[in-house]
Amino acid sequence: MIRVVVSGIGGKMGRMVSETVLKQHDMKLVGGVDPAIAGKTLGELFKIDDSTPVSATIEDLLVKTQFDVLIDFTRGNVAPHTIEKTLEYRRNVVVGTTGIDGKELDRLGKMANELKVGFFLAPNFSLGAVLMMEFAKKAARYLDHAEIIELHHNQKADAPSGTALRTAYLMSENLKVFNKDTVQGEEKIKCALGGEVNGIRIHSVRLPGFVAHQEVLFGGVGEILTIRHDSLSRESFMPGVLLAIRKVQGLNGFVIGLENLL
Ligand SMILES: NC(=O)C1=CN([C@@H]2O[C@H](COP(=O)(O)OP(=O)(O)OC[C@H]3O[C@@H](n4cnc5c(N)ncnc54)[C@H](OP(=O)(O)O)[C@@H]3O)[C@@H](O)[C@H]2O)C=CC1
Ligand SMILES: O=C(O)C1=N[C@H](C(=O)O)C[C@H](O)C1
Repeated sequence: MIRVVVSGIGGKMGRMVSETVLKQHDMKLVGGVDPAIAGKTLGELFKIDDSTPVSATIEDLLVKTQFDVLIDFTRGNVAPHTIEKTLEYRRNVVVGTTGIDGKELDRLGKMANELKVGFFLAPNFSLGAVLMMEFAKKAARYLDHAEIIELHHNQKADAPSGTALRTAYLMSENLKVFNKDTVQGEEKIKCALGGEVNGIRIHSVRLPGFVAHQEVLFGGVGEILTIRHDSLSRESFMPGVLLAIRKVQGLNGFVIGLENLL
């Protein structure tokens, strides 16, 4: 039985991940962290018979709870502390949180490698999104003009999305600089042309109604290639999260990207 705890257990992803874990025969939800709902019980949150209270801090959870895997869906400025403390306790970590500072992530990855503790992070747990990124990476070998448009719900904390940044990073593995000969017109409104990663312009849309969507557009001579993915519900992330929970204990270090677990 894999004993699972969830950081951000009261959030949109934390709740759905917890409900999904509760339905698995080989997993047991044994605790969670979320300051705003600390003290509420798992029973109250998920309508089950369980009086375990939600912790206010990761430190409180670590001293009170025996577990095998911590799942983090919080905020980019919160997750690093949780990951560090959990690794110090030699417990496996699965992270979906985006917006984590790159240098922080490198440092935590090295820590996991040195301690030989499983630390898995996926900017996107949906299978379709992973394929979209793989296809975009492949297209980048042949087409050197590209832009990314990502569209999300308006509660999202970070922009651009972790998926957009990961896509740009993977594309850049096949081509160092995009849009070299683009003549950029004057931006009459600041940021109208988007932000840039290795020349790839990224545009973020935030509107109620969206869940998580992305288009990678490649421009060629007289042609456009559009690679699009739509997460229509957060259920799309659940199979990937379950796969990571089942595999993280065998990792002995840091791994990024769901494609590396498939
Ligand atoms: N990798 C993937 O496939 C996916 C990644 N994500 C990412 O997951 C993250 C969470 O997304 P989402 O669930 O929509 O966001 P939510 O805002 O709904 O959830 C985040 C939760 O974390 C809580 N929180 C704040 N501080 C702490 C803390 N110190 N310890 C524990 N919990 C804390 C928040 O509480 P409060 O609201 O009171 O601050 C909130 O309940 C984001 O970074 C998002 O980009 C989302 C979907 C898929
Ligand atoms: O905040 C979200 O909702 C999502 N965040 C991740 C990201 O930043 O890429 C994954 C997915 O896009 C949903």
